[in-house]
Amino acid sequence: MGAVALITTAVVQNKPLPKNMKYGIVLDAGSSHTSVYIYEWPAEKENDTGVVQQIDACKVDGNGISSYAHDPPVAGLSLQKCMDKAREVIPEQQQRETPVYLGATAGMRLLRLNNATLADEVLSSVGSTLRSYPFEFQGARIITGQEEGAYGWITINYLLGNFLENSGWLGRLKQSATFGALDLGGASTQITFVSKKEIESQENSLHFRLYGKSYDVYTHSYLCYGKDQALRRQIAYTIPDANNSTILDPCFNSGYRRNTSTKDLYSSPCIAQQRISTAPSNIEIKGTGNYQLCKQKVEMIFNKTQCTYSQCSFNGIFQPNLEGEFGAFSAYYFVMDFLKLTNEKISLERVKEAVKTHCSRPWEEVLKEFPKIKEKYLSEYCFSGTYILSLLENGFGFNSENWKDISFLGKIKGSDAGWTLGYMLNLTNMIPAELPYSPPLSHGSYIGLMVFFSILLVFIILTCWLSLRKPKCLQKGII
Ligand SMILES: Nc1nc2c(ncn2[C@@H]2O[C@H](COP(=O)(O)OP(=O)(O)OP(=O)(O)O)[C@@H](O)[C@H]2O)c(=O)[nH]1
Ligand SMILES: [Ca+2]
Repeated sequence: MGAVALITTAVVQNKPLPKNMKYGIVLDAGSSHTSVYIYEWPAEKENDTGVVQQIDACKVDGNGISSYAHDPPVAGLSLQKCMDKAREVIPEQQQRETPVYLGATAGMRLLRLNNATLADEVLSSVGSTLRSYPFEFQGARIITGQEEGAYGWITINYLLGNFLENSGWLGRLKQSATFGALDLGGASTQITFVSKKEIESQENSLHFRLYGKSYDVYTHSYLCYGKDQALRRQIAYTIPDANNSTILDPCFNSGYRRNTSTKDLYSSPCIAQQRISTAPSNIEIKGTGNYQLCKQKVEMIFNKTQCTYSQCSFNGIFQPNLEGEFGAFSAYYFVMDFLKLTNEKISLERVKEAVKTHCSRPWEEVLKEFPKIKEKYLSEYCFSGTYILSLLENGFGFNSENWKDISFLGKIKGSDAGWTLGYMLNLTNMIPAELPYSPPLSHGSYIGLMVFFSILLVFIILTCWLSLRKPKCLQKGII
């Protein structure tokens, strides 16, 4: 009876409590659009790595918040639909303690360069909308390029479980096996990876201590090298003079036509040095679909001539040798996924062939095959594929050898790859510098052992009792 009581007590006492979940919301206010991400994690395990998961993502209708510079109040209103959805997803009793963060990236950095007052007005508009919800508003700000790179790196390594693998005594002895992060946005691009070599420029150097292990990380964010801004620059190189308003562009499929106003094209600070005063007010772009010519045009935006460090990527930016594996996300993934080039067994040469083939397809044929894809996306895959190849090869120094080290990632274990998760983990102090204490046995093993020893105890007591009834047993030394 005693043993049964012991077992019952152990099981009842140690029965896992109903999960007490916590929630967090991060708005990624990118240059091209805003997304609202909702994360969830068990309250009692918040310092364990890998427990935070994305449970919902909502794409805000329309363009990024910087596009509302002409009418800042609308920037805030644009978020309402997704924030209403967040209110449905997060249980009511948890809402008051759910933090909401908004981080704006390169689109707002460019707007701030053009007009800091308008950038502030847009931020206060989105801030006042977020404050009107029953969550715990924690601020709306423009994050730095360095933060964007760092948090993207933290996100993918957290989701891949690399920090956990590197923690513990064995992991600490090993060379750190983290993935570098490659993020291609609309207005900026980030490269971040652990480097054993000295990082010669202070602004590119980060040091982290996570779960008991130190990491020296290289990062750089290239403003104006996101794919939308790179496309504008590529177009601006061939703006004709006022007598002619047509551009023959090899980066669009043949038969494709697009009209653009030069005022809009030139509105970006990224084009500042390419403006010509004699430009017509409207231009018509006509695709000619030629990968080689497109590549030549695209490469004009990488300045490889000056470098004051021992080595540079481009534009005089220090970059140590590439090390380890890389996860490439955002537009790297959207584009490579469309072109069916995300399989890591596909060589760089085959990737180039595939982009070349796609560029040479007539627009009409492409449109017929993919009638459901947004025309903006569909029309730009030739340019985007070519740009991605140039950026990775000519810009960052990937080659046929280390191409296999790049994995194109959309989601990792159900959560989107991007900077938002890392940002939230950092701001909620969920990534401890040292290893959190964890009991030596898991809950299941603990219960198992308790049951085992209880049965053993019952067995010994029974044997003893039986042997006491047979004195010979005692003489044989059973007890
Ligand atoms: N093909 C395709 N392109 C997309 C999709 N979503 C976004 N893009 C484009 O991919 C590029 C990068 O998108 P994002 O990563 O969302 O960029 P962003 O966060 O708005 O921009 P940054 O502020 O520079 O980070 C932009 O040119 C988008 O227009 C998609 O689902 N499919
Ligand atoms: Ca982005």
